[in-house]
Amino acid sequence: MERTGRNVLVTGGAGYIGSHACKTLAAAGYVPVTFDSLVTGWQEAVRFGPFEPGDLSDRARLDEVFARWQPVAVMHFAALSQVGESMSQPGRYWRANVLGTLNLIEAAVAAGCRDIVFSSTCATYGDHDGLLLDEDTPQRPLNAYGASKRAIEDMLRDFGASHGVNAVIFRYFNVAGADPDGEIGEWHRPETHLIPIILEVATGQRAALTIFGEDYATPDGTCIRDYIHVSDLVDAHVLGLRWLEDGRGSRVFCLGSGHGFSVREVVEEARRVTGHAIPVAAAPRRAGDAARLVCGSRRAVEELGWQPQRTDLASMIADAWRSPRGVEEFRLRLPAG
Ligand SMILES: NC(=O)c1ccc[n+]([C@@H]2O[C@H](COP(=O)([O-])OP(=O)(O)OC[C@H]3O[C@@H](n4cnc5c(N)ncnc54)[C@H](O)[C@@H]3O)[C@@H](O)[C@H]2O)c1
Ligand SMILES: O=c1ccn([C@@H]2O[C@H](COP(=O)(O)OP(=O)(O)O[C@H]3O[C@H](CO)[C@@H](O)[C@H](O)[C@H]3O)[C@@H](O)[C@H]2O)c(=O)[nH]1
Repeated sequence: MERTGRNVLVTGGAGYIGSHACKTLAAAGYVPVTFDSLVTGWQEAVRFGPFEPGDLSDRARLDEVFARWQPVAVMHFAALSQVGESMSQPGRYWRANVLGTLNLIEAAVAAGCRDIVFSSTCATYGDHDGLLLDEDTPQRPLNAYGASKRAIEDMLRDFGASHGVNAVIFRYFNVAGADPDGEIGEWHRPETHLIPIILEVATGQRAALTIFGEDYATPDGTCIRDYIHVSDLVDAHVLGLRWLEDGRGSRVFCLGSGHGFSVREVVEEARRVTGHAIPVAAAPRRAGDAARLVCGSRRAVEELGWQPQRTDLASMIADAWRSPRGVEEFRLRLPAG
């Protein structure tokens, strides 16, 4: 067994949110052991603990990694997570997310590791006529990605009843920004997320932002989302981990800022922050998009003692703007040797 502190198995630790979580876990005294297939992540982003390459579909590999590190808990970020893609390739989403997580839970249980922090999403809710969303809002996903995450939530509840699995389920709203120290950032190839794409337009890597739908029932016709800073989000994860270590049991928490911004408002804010024009072009709706997803819950603040620090959209965009915005730029910024 390799154990230098309290080992936490971080699936998806080479991805955007997972790499930020590894940095915060290491700072909090844990050893974040990244398990990642690199399907959408980057080995360069694994900087804060050991790397165990592997895919969630490979049960034998999972067993090996649990035996080697004997983690006290799992933080489960690994997933396919694009709303639009999930509508054209639902099989990939059900297989990778649902079957992959089933393997992970069974491997964890077999290894005697019963505490799991899980990345769920507000994409499990679907449209609710403009209502603010909280932990009790019915989940009626509009896309295969959200449906796969809802299924995993159900799976965790079933394994809780049968095998004593304790799950802190975080339903994130739209995660944005980057490590304020500028060490790591958000890089996807191809990029599909709104703010990184807007920043690619600002730097001239793309000609214009394509706005998917301007005929939604929102004030300016574009979709509204609630943006949460990735650093605040991962802080909540450490609190969630402690909640489980304290034996407080399974619980669902929404993580959002409580403020909704339309696509057009995000573009306006990015124009202010970057000083660039950011041209836009209209396009039809993207399949699977809800009109409005905004958090109305304070449970994480009240029960976990979560205190988000970077809640304004401008600081999220500014941190993303300053961060390495691509693996090539990140490689250039790495210290020599
Ligand atoms: N970004 C957001 O706004 C947001 C919002 C809500 C929920 N989430 C959830 O947070 C988690 C992390 O999202 P992200 O934005 O960092 O995505 P990401 O694509 O940057 O990271 C996902 C990581 O998981 C790895 N991975 C994927 N499938 C795997 C598999 N089968 N086996 C091993 N590794 C695998 C990828 O290589 C990648 O490193 C996901 O579960 C996502 O659904 C994200
Ligand atoms: O080029 C683009 C990209 C996005 N959008 C719109 O911008 C909004 C935000 O899109 P995106 O950044 O792709 O985020 P979501 O589709 O909302 O999904 C993110 O946020 C979800 C929670 O809401 C998570 O579960 C997902 O994993 C994560 O990808 C949506 O209305 C999109 O239609 C555009 O108009 N043009």
